[in-house]
Amino acid sequence: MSLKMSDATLTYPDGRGRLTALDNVSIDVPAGRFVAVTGPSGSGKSSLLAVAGTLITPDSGDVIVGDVAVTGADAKERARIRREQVGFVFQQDNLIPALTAVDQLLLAVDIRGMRRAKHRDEAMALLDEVGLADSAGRRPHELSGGMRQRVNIARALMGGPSLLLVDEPTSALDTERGRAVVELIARLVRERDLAAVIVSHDLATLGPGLASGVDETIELVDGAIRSRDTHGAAA
Ligand SMILES: Nc1ncnc2c1ncn2[C@@H]1O[C@H](COP(=O)(O)OP(=O)(O)OP(=O)(O)O)[C@@H](O)[C@H]1O
Repeated sequence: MSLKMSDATLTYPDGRGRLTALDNVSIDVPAGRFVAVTGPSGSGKSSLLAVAGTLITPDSGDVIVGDVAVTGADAKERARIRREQVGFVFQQDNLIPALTAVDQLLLAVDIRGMRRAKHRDEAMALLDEVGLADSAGRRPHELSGGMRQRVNIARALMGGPSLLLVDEPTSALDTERGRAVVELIARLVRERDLAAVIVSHDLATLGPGLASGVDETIELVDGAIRSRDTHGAAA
């Protein structure tokens, strides 16, 4: 599964005119590729993720997730793609204070209407994959910021999505812990053959590209792609 965005343009109403949040953006993220999007505040990073994740339909251009042209799909079909194919990790850690780590993951299953018991093994395996097997019974206040973000990542992978979209996962972490989170995502991209896009205004946590496992870094300015860096590897 992959993400392909071609010439996506998105505008928002702005007073009497329109503000261009995305300006002819094209990105190609095949399975197993980890793309980072950076840029200053207001450059369109969150808009790009929202369009990639089928939450917003662009004014023009195409978005293809797997083999489905999302831009031509109706709301029901888009919701299905989102449910089955897309895992989101948001900036805030959105964990529910009263729930243990494993229950945070199972809640995602409840919301998707799947049977809980069947998914306990999957949840435990995912917590193990992100290094939290021993913390499955802990509540958010008993976990560090980095651990909470790992729970978020594990939760996004419940149900086996093929596209992982991550919004500023390191904003509440110091550089070292932030980089560990980026490296973890890179490992999961390889192991699970995910197509992944991470948004970050913080180049330091992305590290020197290849070293942290990022295949390509795209810089957005005023909604348009200003530069692409494949860190010395083939594009
Ligand atoms: N719902 C909305 N309605 C109107 N304008 C919006 C809306 N969402 C975003 N914008 C505007 O679109 C532009 C791009 O916003 P976006 O949130 O995508 O940028 P960003 O790079 O993610 O910013 P940040 O790093 O601050 O989160 C900004 O000028 C923003 O003010």
